[in-house]
Amino acid sequence: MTVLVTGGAGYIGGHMVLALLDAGEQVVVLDNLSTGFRWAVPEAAKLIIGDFGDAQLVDAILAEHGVDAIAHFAAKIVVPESVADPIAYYHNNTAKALSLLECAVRHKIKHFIFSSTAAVYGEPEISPISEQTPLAPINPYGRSKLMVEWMLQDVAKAHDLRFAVLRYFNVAGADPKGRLGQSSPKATHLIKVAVQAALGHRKGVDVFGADYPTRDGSCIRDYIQVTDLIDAHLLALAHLRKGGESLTCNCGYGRGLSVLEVVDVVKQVSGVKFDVRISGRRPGDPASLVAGADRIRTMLHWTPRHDDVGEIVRQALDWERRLHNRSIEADRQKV
Ligand SMILES: NC(=O)c1ccc[n+]([C@@H]2O[C@H](COP(=O)([O-])OP(=O)(O)OC[C@H]3O[C@@H](n4cnc5c(N)ncnc54)[C@H](O)[C@@H]3O)[C@@H](O)[C@H]2O)c1
Ligand SMILES: O=c1ccn([C@@H]2O[C@H](COP(=O)(O)OP(=O)(O)O[C@H]3O[C@H](CO)[C@@H](O)[C@H](O)[C@H]3O)[C@@H](O)[C@H]2O)c(=O)[nH]1
Repeated sequence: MTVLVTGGAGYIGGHMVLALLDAGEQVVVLDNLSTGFRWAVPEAAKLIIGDFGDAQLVDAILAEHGVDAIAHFAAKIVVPESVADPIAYYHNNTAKALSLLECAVRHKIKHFIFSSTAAVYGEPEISPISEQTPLAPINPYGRSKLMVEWMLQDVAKAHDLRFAVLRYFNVAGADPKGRLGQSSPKATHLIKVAVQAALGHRKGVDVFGADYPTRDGSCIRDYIQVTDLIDAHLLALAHLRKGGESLTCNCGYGRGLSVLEVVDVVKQVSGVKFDVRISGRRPGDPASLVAGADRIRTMLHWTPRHDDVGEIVRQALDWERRLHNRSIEADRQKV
């Protein structure tokens, strides 16, 4: 049995590929390398460079590789970009997902794991956020993902396909073995940005708003370590393969950290006192997003192993140093 991983050359999908290979699974990666990297995919996985919206290509992959499960990570993921160019987001994240689902049904794929997001909840007033919290995304990115959740629910009712929708909160950290981490040079995620500041790769950190109704005025998020998140995917896959029902679960630890708290941890762990500037709010940022994480623990018996922000930051720092050395090495080879 083979798992097709779309977006397997990216940050989170790449960790899924590592975990599947570690577990002895056959893996095919489909990625157009728009934000992913060829080097991120180990040779033991088959990398096909192409678009998951290319039905002919997907049909050929499903026919050829004996795929029993699709883990669909590929997407555009930058919220402000989705506001500026909604059509690109609905096209890539929603329309192409419909095409992927059509291929899945045509080839009788039984198991589908989908990377959803806390952005489907919008700006909920309740904390922690359970899966029953009303779905009210406030930007095209969140809506483009929610529509895929709805399509999956309908398709699963009509066809022999079961799904796991995993709604990620803020994903951070890196592979504890140092094989992979967040590599996109344009990443805007807080921990990545703060770690780059600590290493002197950027000038300090702007805190987007210190006037929120939170304990220190900065926004609160639930940061989940990437390997713990991937453990949840492996458990979801095993659950579906055993004949388990379709499920939708939040993926977070159920504890929130403020932006200022995260920045302090990065300073402590790195030993560097980089500049921190309080700037204006970033449009579309909810004050607080903390996962109600009971369902995933009960239904999948998920037990996180890396729920420690100091460890998450150490991993991110370690990976950022490796990335930097890698780019110096690449430049040296060009000379
Ligand atoms: N990073 C987070 O904190 C976070 C939070 C919630 C949800 N998610 C979801 O997790 C998934 C993975 O995110 P990530 O952080 O690894 O992002 P990423 O940009 O590192 O990975 C996305 C991958 O998909 C590929 N891709 C994009 N469009 C494609 C297409 N049309 N055809 C083929 N490949 C395509 C990219 O090249 C890239 O390798 C996304 O679906 C994202 O919405 C991420
Ligand atoms: O330079 C920075 C970067 C971020 N932040 C703040 O840090 C928090 C976290 O921001 P970021 O790391 O950019 O993540 P989010 O905007 O919370 O979004 C992430 O987490 C969401 C789920 O919670 C997912 O839906 C998104 O895909 C994913 O990018 C927010 O309050 C930001 O305003 C700063 O203050 N300065």
